[in-house]
Amino acid sequence: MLLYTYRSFDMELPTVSIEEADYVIMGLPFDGTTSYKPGARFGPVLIRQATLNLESYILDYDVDIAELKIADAGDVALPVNVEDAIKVGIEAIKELRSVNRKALPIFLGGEHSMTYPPVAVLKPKSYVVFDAHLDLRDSYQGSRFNHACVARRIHENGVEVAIFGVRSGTREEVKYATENGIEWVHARDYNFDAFVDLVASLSEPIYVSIDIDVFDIPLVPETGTPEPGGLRFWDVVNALEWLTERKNVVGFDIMEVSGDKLGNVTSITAAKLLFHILGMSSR
Ligand SMILES: N=C(N)NCCCCNCCCN
Ligand SMILES: [Mn+2]
Ligand SMILES: [Mn+2]
Repeated sequence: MLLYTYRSFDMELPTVSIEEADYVIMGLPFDGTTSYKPGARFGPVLIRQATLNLESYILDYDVDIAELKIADAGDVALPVNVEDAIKVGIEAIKELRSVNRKALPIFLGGEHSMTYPPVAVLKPKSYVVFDAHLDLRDSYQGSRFNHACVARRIHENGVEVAIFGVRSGTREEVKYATENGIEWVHARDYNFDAFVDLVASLSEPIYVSIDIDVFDIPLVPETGTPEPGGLRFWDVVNALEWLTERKNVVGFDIMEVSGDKLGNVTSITAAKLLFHILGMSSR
């Protein structure tokens, strides 16, 4: 057991120890800067519990993820202040990597501000994010580390940023993207070819973040800042399959899953996505 984490819910999958794992799941339960609907602090537990609904055999890949070496590091005990939470998150992920540097980490949010710690530790060259929002605000509701600012903080650290599924942002965010060469694709213009055209030239390694609100609202009614007109489930899975087949991906996260009811729709969507990420990454 790691110093910084606690057990919140044990998945049915036969998990192995962190030391022997090829894949490690870690929860980042935080919603301290959520601006509309709170509840993402329950995301990690909701996602784990929703996995009970799913077959571990992934038809698409002929892979049974119950046969994979998956560890669950538990959830990081995060303080309520976002900058303190980022610091603790960084320490917890550093500790995780000190125990096992080879395993592919998959982080479960928690609001999108908690994508900053994994990226700070893993130091990818590029950040590929699926999101209804640009997340390029310089600050929001009094914090430069608000969930609406995470992509900008990551870009300021010299990471290339590519955003897919966008349909919400401000004029200032669009101006920042244009002036800084940040490529983004509006949800209404999204298609597989547009995705490949954009990511094919990105530097590696790549960190992939899925803000669950990238999907259309019927798939994700329980999320902090829902937006209509989102992507379909297979749009994102097809893109992730392309990435995992051709690029060096150092980590994933699934963020902004929210709610207070076990088995809610959003958590089932997130759990299915988690199983697909594990299955495609094992091929
Ligand atoms: N990245 C995000 N999730 N951004 C959410 C911003 C919420 C915009 N509220 C607008 C309020 C205007 N009165
Ligand atoms: Mn986001
Ligand atoms: Mn979003």
